[in-house]
Amino acid sequence: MTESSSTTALAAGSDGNPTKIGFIGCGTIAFAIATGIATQSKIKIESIAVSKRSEQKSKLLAETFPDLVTVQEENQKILDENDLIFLCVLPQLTSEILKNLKFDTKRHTLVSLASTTKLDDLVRDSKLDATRVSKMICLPSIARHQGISLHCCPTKNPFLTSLFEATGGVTTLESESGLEAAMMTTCVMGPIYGMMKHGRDWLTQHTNLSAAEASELVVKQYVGAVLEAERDCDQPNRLEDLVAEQTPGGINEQALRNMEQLGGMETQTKVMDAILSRIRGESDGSVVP
Ligand SMILES: NC(=O)C1=CN([C@@H]2O[C@H](COP(=O)(O)OP(=O)(O)OC[C@H]3O[C@@H](n4cnc5c(N)ncnc54)[C@H](OP(=O)(O)O)[C@@H]3O)[C@@H](O)[C@H]2O)C=CC1
Repeated sequence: MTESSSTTALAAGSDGNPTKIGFIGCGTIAFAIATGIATQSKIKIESIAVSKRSEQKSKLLAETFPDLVTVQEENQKILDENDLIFLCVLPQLTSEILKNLKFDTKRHTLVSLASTTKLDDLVRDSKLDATRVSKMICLPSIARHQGISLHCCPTKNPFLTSLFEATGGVTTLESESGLEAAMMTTCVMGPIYGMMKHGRDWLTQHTNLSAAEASELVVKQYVGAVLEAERDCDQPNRLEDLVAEQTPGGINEQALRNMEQLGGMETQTKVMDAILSRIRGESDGSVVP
């Protein structure tokens, strides 16, 4: 899925496809992406090399996928022996790490997970051509091929699109500011979990259900609603249709209307605007009540 156009997927293993993959940094997100890539079967990958850091995670990856994953001590060795490099370190470290590495400008493709590091800085510090540098955002659920990755700004990189499709799906953004706005979707967990907990607490006050029973009830109702919404979710009017199919005059229709009348949607907009401004480095993300 792209902002405006679709790309054609190249067959795996086509000439020039970077099927030797290296990870600089092997923390939470590198572990998840490496697991997602190692367990997908659509794209043939020759090898995956991960940084020894963090040792517990890199060791586990090598033990789990002994035919595919090796552990390297040095970042430069990861570059020297691989073509597609995922940079999975904290944003404040990207510049220093990249400046100390020597990329092959004809061979390497760099994908950075450091969300707040700008593309221009990645290009400057890696000395790679801008067409070889992109940013990706995903959640740890990529390990199970769940969720959807965000990717920008590919100068048409069908291989990366195919790889990310194979690990759960990808939305391709054609501008860095579009990527920043789309990142809003990666922070739905906090509000949803908070609403579930609030619903659970309300339920235990109004019923004889235990906290465990109320938790299960609330979470499973959310799961049912979300799975229903997932069906045909690539259709442009799916959300309008879901809202419209609530029984006229029924309690779901009324609950939504009440939410709107009490300013729930304005609150949601304010929250999204504030988070976007934090993502863009324009504020600390707080809202003024
Ligand atoms: N966690 C998530 O869900 C997501 C994270 N991201 C982004 O991905 C990046 C990594 O996040 P996350 O995986 O959570 O962070 P972690 O802290 O789990 O991982 C960071 C990794 O970087 C390693 N590291 C530190 N310094 C170096 C170095 N000089 N050379 C090589 N490796 C080094 C650390 O090793 P050691 O432990 O040995 O210090 C660790 O393995 C961040 O920029 C984050 O914003 C993006 C999307 C989602």
